[in-house]
Amino acid sequence: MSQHTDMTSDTATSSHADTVILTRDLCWQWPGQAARLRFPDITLPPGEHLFIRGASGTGKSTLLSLLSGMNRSMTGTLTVHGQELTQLSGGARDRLRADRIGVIFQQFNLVPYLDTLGNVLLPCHLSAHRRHQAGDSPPAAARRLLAALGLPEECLGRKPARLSTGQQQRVAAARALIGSPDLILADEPTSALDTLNRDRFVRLLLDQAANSGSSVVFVSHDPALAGHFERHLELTPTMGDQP
Ligand SMILES: Nc1ncnc2c1ncn2[C@@H]1O[C@H](COP(=O)(O)OP(=O)(O)OP(=O)(O)O)[C@@H](O)[C@H]1O
Repeated sequence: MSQHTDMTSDTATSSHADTVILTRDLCWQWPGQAARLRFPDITLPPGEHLFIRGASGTGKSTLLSLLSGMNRSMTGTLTVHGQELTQLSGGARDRLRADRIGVIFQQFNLVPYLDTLGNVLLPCHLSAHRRHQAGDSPPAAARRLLAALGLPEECLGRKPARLSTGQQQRVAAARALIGSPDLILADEPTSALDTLNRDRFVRLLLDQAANSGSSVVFVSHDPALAGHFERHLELTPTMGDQP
C-alpha cells in the first residue's frame, strides 16, 4: 500500500479556485514495472514554495513529470493554473508548459551548442507569453537574472561544456525563471553541490522566484533543505503496491 504524508492539504488556506497546482488521486505506472506509484494530493496557492522529499525511487521525478505535463496521469485530476491537464492533448500540455512553467532538470538539460545567454533566452523563443513577460529587452532580463544568481560576467558567452556544475546550475535556474512563469519545478538541482553552495543556491532561487511571484515545487532526497520552504510533502516507498 502507498503511504505518503500529505502536509500541503492540511495547511492549505486558499480556495481551490486560487491555486497554481491542485491534484487529486494521481497515479502512474511505468511500463514493465509491477508497482503503481500513487501520489498524495497537492494544493499549492500562488507564490508558495513546496518541498517534496523522498528517498531514491519513491517517485519524485515521476511526480514532476506529471505536474509539468510531460506525462499524463493515469487516474485522478491535475489542475495547473486552472487548466485540467488530464483533459489536454500532448500539444496543449506542451503549450501550457512553455507559457506557464519553468523546469530545472536534475541534469540541467542545457543545450550544448548554445552559450549561456542563448540557453537562458530559450523559453522566450518558445513562448510569446514568456517573451512578453520578460519585458522590453529579454537579453537584459537574462543578464539581470544571471547576475542576481551570482554567475560571473565572463560566463555569459560560454557554452555549457566550459562551465562548472554550479555555474550550469545557475544557468538552468535563470532559464526557468525568465519571463516569470507561474510555476517553477526543480528536480534535485543541488545534488552535486557541497552544503554551503547548496543552501546558497536554494536561497537565491527562492528569492528570485519570490521577486517574480512564481510558485516553486522543489524535490530532493535531502531533508536539510526543508527549512527553506513553508510547505512540505513526503513521498514514501510504495511497498509493492499492485494495480
Ligand atoms: N523511464 C522509466 N521506465 C521505467 N521505470 C521507471 C522510469 N523512470 C522511473 N522509473 C521507475 O519509477 C520509480 C520512481 O522513479 P523516479 O525516478 O520517479 O524516483 P525518484 O524519487 O525521482 O528517484 P531519484 O531520487 O533516484 O531520482 C522507480 O522504481 C524507477 O525505477
